[in-house]
Amino acid sequence: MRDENLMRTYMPRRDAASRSTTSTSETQPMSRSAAETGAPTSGLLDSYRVAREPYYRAVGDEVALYEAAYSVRMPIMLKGPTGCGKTRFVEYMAWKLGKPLITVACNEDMTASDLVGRFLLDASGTRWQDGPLALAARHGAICYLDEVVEARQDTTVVIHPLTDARRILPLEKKGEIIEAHPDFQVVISYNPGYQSLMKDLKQSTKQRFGALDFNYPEHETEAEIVAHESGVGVDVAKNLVHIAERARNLKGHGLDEGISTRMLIYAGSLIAKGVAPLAACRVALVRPITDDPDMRDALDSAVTTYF
Ligand SMILES: Nc1ncnc2c1ncn2[C@@H]1O[C@H](COP(=O)(O)OP(=O)(O)OP(=O)(O)O)[C@@H](O)[C@H]1O
Repeated sequence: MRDENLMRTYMPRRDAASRSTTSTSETQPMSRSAAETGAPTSGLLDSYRVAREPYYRAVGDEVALYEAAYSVRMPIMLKGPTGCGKTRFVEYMAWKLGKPLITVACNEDMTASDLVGRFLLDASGTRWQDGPLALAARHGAICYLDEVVEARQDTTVVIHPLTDARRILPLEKKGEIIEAHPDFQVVISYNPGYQSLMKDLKQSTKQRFGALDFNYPEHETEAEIVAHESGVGVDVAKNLVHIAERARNLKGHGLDEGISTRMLIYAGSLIAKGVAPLAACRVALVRPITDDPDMRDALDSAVTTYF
């Protein structure tokens, strides 16, 4: 599963002989290119298809809501803390809907060209290379912008014309306007806990999206997920979830974030490999989230309560 995920994360094809250039950035007359209505998604995106059904344990009505949103091509924002299942959900939905999924891990160095595309110089001259957003819009994929708030606001605004009624992407450097393929949709993830006044999405961005709230699942469901993903028995998984619940109560009282479902799966995977539960929990749950000695002691004692 992990290798397949990596493959679906957008990797620009930039060989050694190619380098990006902005020399063609003079304004050019814009031509419009439209995807044929109802056209099947291009074979170009085959490597972005989710080959096998991802394991996803629904926790509410999120699957039906997403399907309804996709049917009207509403851009969707998945809101929730790190490691609670947002990425797994979008992978599952892409598989269920039979659409390719292009994932972009956003960061503050990302430019609009990284999303839209750029001219490259190689031995045979100058050629245009679509960025992940242009690729998805042109050929009809779901484009998942993970942690979009990490990108600068001047980068984020390139999604605006694609996420309102226009559904177009102007490629200014190329002089082309892509009219989005009928299957195209934008999905972004957003962790409300990380936001500050300095780093947040503009209202004009937020108001282009419908939002689905995610959180850590309730006890039994989370234990079921941890057991399934890590290979430990449900009783061990339940104990791991108890420890996480203790830690989550400390959020804002010395911990910035609680222990995520992902961390519980790491701990469970170590235990399933034969690591003693105490050591596994220290490595996978306690040490990564805090350096504060008192907090470590508090969490270690929560671990010893259950193992
Ligand atoms: N409802 C669920 N069904 C199945 N697996 C889940 C579910 N929720 C969480 N998981 C498991 O937890 C792991 C972490 O979830 P995921 O990577 O989707 O988190 P995320 O919310 O996208 O985190 P981040 O914001 O850091 O990208 C997944 O790899 C999966 O194993």
